[in-house]
Amino acid sequence: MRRYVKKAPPKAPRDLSRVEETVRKMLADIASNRDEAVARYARELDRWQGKEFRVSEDEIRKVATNLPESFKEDFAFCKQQVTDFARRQRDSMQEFEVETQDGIRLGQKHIPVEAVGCYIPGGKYPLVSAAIMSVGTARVAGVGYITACAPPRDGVAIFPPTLYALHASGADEIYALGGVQAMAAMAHGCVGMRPVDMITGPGNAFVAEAKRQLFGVVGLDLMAGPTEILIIADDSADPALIATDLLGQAEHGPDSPAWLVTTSDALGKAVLAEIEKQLETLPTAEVASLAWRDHGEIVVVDSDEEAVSVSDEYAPEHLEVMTKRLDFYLSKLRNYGSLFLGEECTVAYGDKGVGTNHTLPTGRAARYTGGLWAGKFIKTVTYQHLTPEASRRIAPIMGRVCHVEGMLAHEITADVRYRRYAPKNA
Ligand SMILES: NC(=O)c1ccc[n+]([C@@H]2O[C@H](COP(=O)([O-])OP(=O)(O)OC[C@H]3O[C@@H](n4cnc5c(N)ncnc54)[C@H](O)[C@@H]3O)[C@@H](O)[C@H]2O)c1
Ligand SMILES: [Zn+2]
Repeated sequence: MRRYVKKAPPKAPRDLSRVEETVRKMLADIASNRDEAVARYARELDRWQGKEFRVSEDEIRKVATNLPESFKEDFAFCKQQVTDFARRQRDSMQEFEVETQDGIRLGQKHIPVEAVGCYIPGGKYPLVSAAIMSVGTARVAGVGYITACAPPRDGVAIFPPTLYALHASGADEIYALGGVQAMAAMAHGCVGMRPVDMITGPGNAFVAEAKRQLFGVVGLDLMAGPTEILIIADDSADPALIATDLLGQAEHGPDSPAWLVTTSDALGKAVLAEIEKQLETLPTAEVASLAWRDHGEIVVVDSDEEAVSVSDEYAPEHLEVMTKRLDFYLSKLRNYGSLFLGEECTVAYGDKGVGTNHTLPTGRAARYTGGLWAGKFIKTVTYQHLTPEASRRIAPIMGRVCHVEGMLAHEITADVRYRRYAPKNA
């Protein structure tokens, strides 16, 4: 039976419908008024004062010259790790052709999406790492053309390290544009962009909702909204380290949940006390304390099995396990975006560049999808090829199924093949 050392207050459904409504109006406005509406929202929401949204080659060169070498080296390390792992994942996708029966050849092929729009969040923190995660991965997947958008920080330009990261990750065009207006511009091809086939990247509640509503106009990677962390811990874990890791993610934004599921009541209480203590000195406590107050939870359970089932119900984006039984959890857990086994690793490693992708499912989307990877940019398609003998052999079966369904024109397409491929000497 689960017990709560701390439970999050119930969320107001009003807030969600307000986001939905705001985004719906903005998308309709942009679909009909295009560039004018995009520019208007950029001015209103991001204090845009620039002329061209598209960042010029000149600006990119200037930024690259001015950034310190140490940053470029750190960036190169992260990019190497993420793209190496992405390449291994891509190579794990197999094309094949199989002869399932005499003369029936069926095959699977992989074709990258042609044009992709990558969103790099930057409202609260300019996420440098998100450039590698989206653009770098799309490049590894073989995407033909990559448009990237990141919000202008000061109303004029993209945060220089993010701009550098976008260029170095392989973006073909970069625009200083944020939020809903960026998602819509990429989908519809506004302000000089080429309309993309798919939009990708994490973002706040407005960005995630814009993606959801644009689905159909374009394809999506996954629902990657406000960050979440869940930690499963037993009495062997260090309460101070757990508190640090929970707050480490709560700093993302006031809507970022942090949950602890533990088999130890004493540990649960110790973590609660630690969080309050650490919030007193945490530099970003202003945001993290709101997130913890409104979305933080500490759940005590009776067994490791119950910890697994509670965690699977929450289906967290990030899941850290700090228990004596790491292998048990690795084999039993089913719903999560990315798993961090043991206290030696932490979500920040995954966020910034240990190698696994940081764009991950939130809002319980981990029940049905994993995170961003090369495969999200690659279409698995199929083909078939039959000999005349095989075609004649299966034509009557296919024809009868058509007939049962009342699809008579379908049936004729099978019948004509049956006659067409009759043996010549018959
Ligand atoms: N799930 C993941 O994989 C993942 C990874 C990294 C970051 N994140 C999340 O990304 C988010 C980044 O959020 P952010 O806000 O810092 O940056 P953001 O770039 O996602 O959003 C900033 C934009 O929001 C728009 N906006 C702000 N207020 C608005 C309003 N009232 N109406 C309409 N539009 C509005 C503005 O246009 C602005 O450009 C965080 O919530 C973080 O948790 C998720
Ligand atoms: Zn994070």
